Amino acid sequence: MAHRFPALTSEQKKELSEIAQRIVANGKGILAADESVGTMGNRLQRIKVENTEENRRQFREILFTVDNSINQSIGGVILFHETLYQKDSEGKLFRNILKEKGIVVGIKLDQGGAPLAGTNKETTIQGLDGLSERCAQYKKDGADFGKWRAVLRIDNQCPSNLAIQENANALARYASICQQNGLVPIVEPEVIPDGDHDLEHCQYVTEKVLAAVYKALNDHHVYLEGTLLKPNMVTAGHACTKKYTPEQVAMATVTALHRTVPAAVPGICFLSGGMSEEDATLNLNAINLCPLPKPWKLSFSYGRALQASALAAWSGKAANKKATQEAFMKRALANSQAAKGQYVHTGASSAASTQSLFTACYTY
Ligand SMILES: O=P(O)(O)OC[C@@]1(O)O[C@H](CO)[C@@H](O)[C@@H]1O
Repeated sequence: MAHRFPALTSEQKKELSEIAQRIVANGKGILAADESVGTMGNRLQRIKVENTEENRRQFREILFTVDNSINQSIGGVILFHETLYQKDSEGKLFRNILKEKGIVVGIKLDQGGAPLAGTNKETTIQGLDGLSERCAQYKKDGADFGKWRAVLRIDNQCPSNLAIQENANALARYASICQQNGLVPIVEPEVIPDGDHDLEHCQYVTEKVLAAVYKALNDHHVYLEGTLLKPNMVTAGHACTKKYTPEQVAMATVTALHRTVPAAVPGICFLSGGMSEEDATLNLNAINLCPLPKPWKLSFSYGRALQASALAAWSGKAANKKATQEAFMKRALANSQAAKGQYVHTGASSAASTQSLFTACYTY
């Protein structure tokens, strides 16, 4: 029997599923350029550039004004509030520059962690109060999808059942509110890579987390065809001494997804989680070659793994614009090939592309 109180009209569903499919069509993925002011400050500090609004704007202008052919690899860009309202040096809104390239504009909606008392320093994510009004305004201002990142950690007694349930419920509530306002929710339950656990343990935890998330999404009547999932790949902890091949990572990752993510979800766009640019690409390629059923598009929504060599090439100097755009384009293209299982690594890797981008307890 059909549900008596439908959450969405058929027109709303059509719009949501079309947006979601556009973002991940033909090997496209997402540029996660939604670093908050603080997170961007950490990135800029590494290249010895001051964290001012103008410097953040300048770097993002260089990324967004890259050649139009970027639209073959990037289907969506996630922005932070500040960036949604910023303009290029000629006075054109970034969001219009992206839209003219055929790229879907997204917005970060979560507002940071809050402690869950009585747990081993676990958190839930804030931002549900007033979320519907914020979504309605962002939709008017050109956004078509949202992002909410929940953070789960593997440690002694972690993640607790409380943290899993609480974050799953917040993600589902956020997803429902997004859809009511015409935004496709990107659902991001990140199991962060801190710790010395092995691949098998990460797979076990990732399956528990994803199973809870899809139960909550169902409880909240979220229309799965109009969502995208942004999970961690299943990897060993950063401090694990045993090393695994991309094929082992791929098998563990696709197994976990196959057991927990319904086929109605159109796309799964992985976060890069501190992997080097090259590892993030090689793992995504192996995931797409993994010989298990894969009913969803398997693509990327990388922050660090799409921007590290571009940031290093820029180093805060306008004269480095061309080199910055080339570095960004190179990673975007490589990841788009990997999203089709067609990436072949050729030539020498730059130092920036093989450097680990891990930040301990990346919870902000
Ligand atoms: O792990 P990555 O690929 O660098 O970034 C993933 C991400 O969700 O985490 C960041 C912090 O919230 C966001 O800027 C970004 O969207």
